[in-house]
This record gives sequence, C-alpha cells and structure tokens, in this order.
Amino acid sequence: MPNQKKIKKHLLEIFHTGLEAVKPTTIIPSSINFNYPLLKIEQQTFDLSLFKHIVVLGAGKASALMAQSLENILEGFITKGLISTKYGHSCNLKKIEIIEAGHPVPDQNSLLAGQKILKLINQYRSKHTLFIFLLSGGASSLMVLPQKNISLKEKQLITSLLLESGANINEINAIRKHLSAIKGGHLAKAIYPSTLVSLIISDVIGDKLDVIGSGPTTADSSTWQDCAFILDKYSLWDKLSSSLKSYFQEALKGHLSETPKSTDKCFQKVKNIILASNLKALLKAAHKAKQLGYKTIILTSSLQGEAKEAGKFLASIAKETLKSNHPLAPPCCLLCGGETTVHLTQKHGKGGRNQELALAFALEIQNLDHLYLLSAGTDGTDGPTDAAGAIVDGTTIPYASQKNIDGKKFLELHDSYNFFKAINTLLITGPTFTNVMDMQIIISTKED
Ligand SMILES: Nc1ncnc2c1ncn2[C@@H]1O[C@H](COP(=O)(O)OP(=O)(O)OP(=O)(O)O)[C@@H](O)[C@H]1O
Ligand SMILES: O=C(O)[C@H](O)CO
Ligand SMILES: [Mg+2]
Repeated sequence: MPNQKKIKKHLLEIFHTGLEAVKPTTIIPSSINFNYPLLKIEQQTFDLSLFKHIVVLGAGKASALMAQSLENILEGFITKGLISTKYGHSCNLKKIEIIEAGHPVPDQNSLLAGQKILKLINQYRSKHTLFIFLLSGGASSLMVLPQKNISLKEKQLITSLLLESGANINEINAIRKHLSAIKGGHLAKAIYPSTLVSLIISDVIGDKLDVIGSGPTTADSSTWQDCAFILDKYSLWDKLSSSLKSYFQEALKGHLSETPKSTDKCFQKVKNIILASNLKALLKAAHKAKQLGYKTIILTSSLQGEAKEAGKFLASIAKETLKSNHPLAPPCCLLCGGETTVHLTQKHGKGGRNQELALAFALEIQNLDHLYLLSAGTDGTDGPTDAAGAIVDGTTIPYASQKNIDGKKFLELHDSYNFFKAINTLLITGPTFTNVMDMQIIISTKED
C-alpha cells in the first residue's frame, strides 16, 4: 500500500480509537456499577432504597446515547426522564423522552426542552427523589429558559453575535448563564432539596464544571462585571436589542440578582462527576499510535488561540521532527486536543476551526514529504458544516493549485470547507454521539 494511503489509514485508526474511549457506550458501563440497592458511580455510592423516584434529565449532543446506556443499567428503576439533543443525534429509548433541538443557535424546541425539564423538576422535587442529569457539549443551546423579560429571539441574536465574535467558550457561556433561568447553577437550585448527580462529558478546556454546557448543576464563578467586560471586549453593546442592553445595565446597577454561587446550600446535595474528557481520548489514541509503531507524545489537551495560528505552530513542530528529531524522531506521532477559535470577518465562506487549522498547517508544509495531519471535532461537526475536519499532507496545496484552487485565498476567506470539498479531502464521520472538543493527530515518517 502506498505510504500516503497507509498513513491516512493509521490517522483514522488512531482518531477512532480515541473517539471510542469517550463514547457513552464505553464510559457509562465502565463508570457505573449497579447492584440494588447500591448504585456506584465512580467513587460515589447512592442507596436507591432511600428514594421513591429516579428522574433522568439531560442536555447535549451525547445525551441520547448516555440515556440509552443508563437505561440499560437502571432499567425499571427510572420513574421518568427527558433529554434534549441536537437534530439527528437521537436513538431509541424505552422510558426517557427525547426532544431534538437547535444548535449552535437555540430554537423553539430548545425552549420547550427547558420548560419541560423544569416542569418535571417541579413535579418530582422532594427529599425522596434522585435526579440524574446527563450533561454534554451543546447543552447551552439545546436547553434554554431565558430569565423573564428576555425573549428567545434575543437569546438567538446574542448567541450568533458571540459565536461570530471570536469569543472563547468561557466568555460565551458567562453571558449565556446570566441570561438563563436554568443554566449557571439554576437547575441545581430548582432541584434542591432533592439529591442530584450530574454525569458529564467535558468539551471545555480545563474541564471547568461551570462552563460545560453553561454549568446548569454547578455554582457559577462568572459575574455581571465579567459580562460587561466581554460585551466591551468584542464591541457587542451596540449590537444588542435595547431591552437586552438595559437588562445588562440594570444588572450592573445591582438591580438583578447574581447567578447561584458556591455558598448557596443547594450545591450541598449535588455531585458533579466528569466521566470523559479530551485527555481521556488522547490517552487511548496515543496507546493506539504506539501499537502502530510510532514514538508518541501528547503535546496538550488544552490547545487554544486562533485556529490558523495554531495550525502554523503545529506545522513548525512537525517540521522540527524531520529537521532535528525533536520533540521526537520519526516515525513518530504527535497528539493534541483543545478548542481553537476563529474570528470571522464580515464576508466569509464556510468552514470550521479544524478545517481552518488544517488548511493553515497544509500551507506551511507544502511540498514536504513525510508529514501528515488529521484535525477534527470529536462531535463529528466542525463549524456549521457536515464535516468533522480534514486530513492534509505536503501534497494538499500543490495538488489544489494544479486545479487552480488557491489555498491561501480560501483561508483568507474562511472558506476551508469549500477548499477541502473541491479536492475531496474532507473528513466526514456523521454524528459521533460524544463531544470532547477537537483532536489533532500528526504523523511524521521517514519512509518513502
Ligand atoms: N467559515 C468558518 N470558518 C472557520 N470557522 C468557522 C466558520 N464558521 C463558523 N466557524 C467557527 O465554528 C465555531 C462553531 O463550531 P462548531 O459548530 O463545531 O462548535 P459547536 O459544535 O457549536 O461546539 P463544539 O465546540 O462542542 O464543537 C464558531 O465558534 C466559529 O468560530
Ligand atoms: O454547550 C456548550 O456550552 C458548549 O458545548 C460547552 O460545553
Ligand atoms: Mg463542533
């Protein structure tokens, strides 16, 4: 098999091995042991004989498969359930109801999910109920319940403005939490005094509990002042509706309460358990790379910054392996993960952070043999496209220019999707039912 085809096969094997490690069908059975009446989740044990009801709620792109895996364990012990997931991310459930909703911008179904989840909480809130919340990436958009005087339309507007501003997820979710009556700890407040355990797949750098899905079950560390700073930093004040603008101004005068903080007693009855993260995927991927014969290193699980700059930086490391055998001598595999950002210009094409990073990487290694990169979103969607990412090597740019496709131009226009589509090197996986941010896999060989 020609080298390029073999390496591409290795890249895909390493990527899918990492993905498998963080899928609900892997992590739920391996984290939960149920032998009635004891339900053991990681280090936590719950005695189900103390509860009259078990209610399963959830939101996020992985929540349907998490719910299915949990149903297989708890079967008839679940009284009721409702989860919200992205369109096309459902699966068959026996007891738990599914709502499919809008992402990354919330829609009417996102609001319906928020309303129905709160209704179920109000119906079953008691000391004799155990609530299990299944939280994964995408939850911020899939479950919304705006504070009074804020419309869904205004939430949709500010979400789009933030997504296009280049703001990172901490900043985006600080704003979302302060406009929500269910995120930013409000869900935990509503559930109290029932017992709440939240099972979490982290798609956030540093696995910060109050940022994942805008932290519905966790005390919020962000403040109204943070919101003001973010609105200033991205010059968003003048783009807000007048009612939203005055909402924030009222809050900054101290006329609106803050989001629930760690001193609130409701968090005494909450256990937040992270079942999977980017690092977990990278560790399994690294194991596979070693099995395939590559010296392997994990560079980071918290890659951040502008996607195209990250692509250039990773290319410099890849080239160093050929130049001086640092940080590893070929044949080697360098892994990293995290979540870069893309600050979109007014006029822009179609793409995603991973496709943009891959295109920038390809531009730096053009005509170099022996270097290969896979960059993809672990949720299977990279930006508003049907691609998860792309695979590039030293031939990508020269091959495109033979077809009069100018990689540099497409990068400037943030049109990476159409670049890779034109040369048929998009990586399409479809929904993966998990989400631990993005993964980059670099292979450097010396084989011809
Ligand atoms: N044309 C484009 N080129 C590059 N990046 C883009 C483009 N359009 C949107 N993006 C980026 O895609 C980001 C959204 O990516 P994506 O939809 O994969 O995130 P998500 O699925 O909402 O959440 P997660 O971060 O969990 O994947 C936006 O924040 C924006 O910066
Ligand atoms: O839903 C969200 O807020 C993002 O996926 C981060 O968890
Ligand atoms: Mg994505």
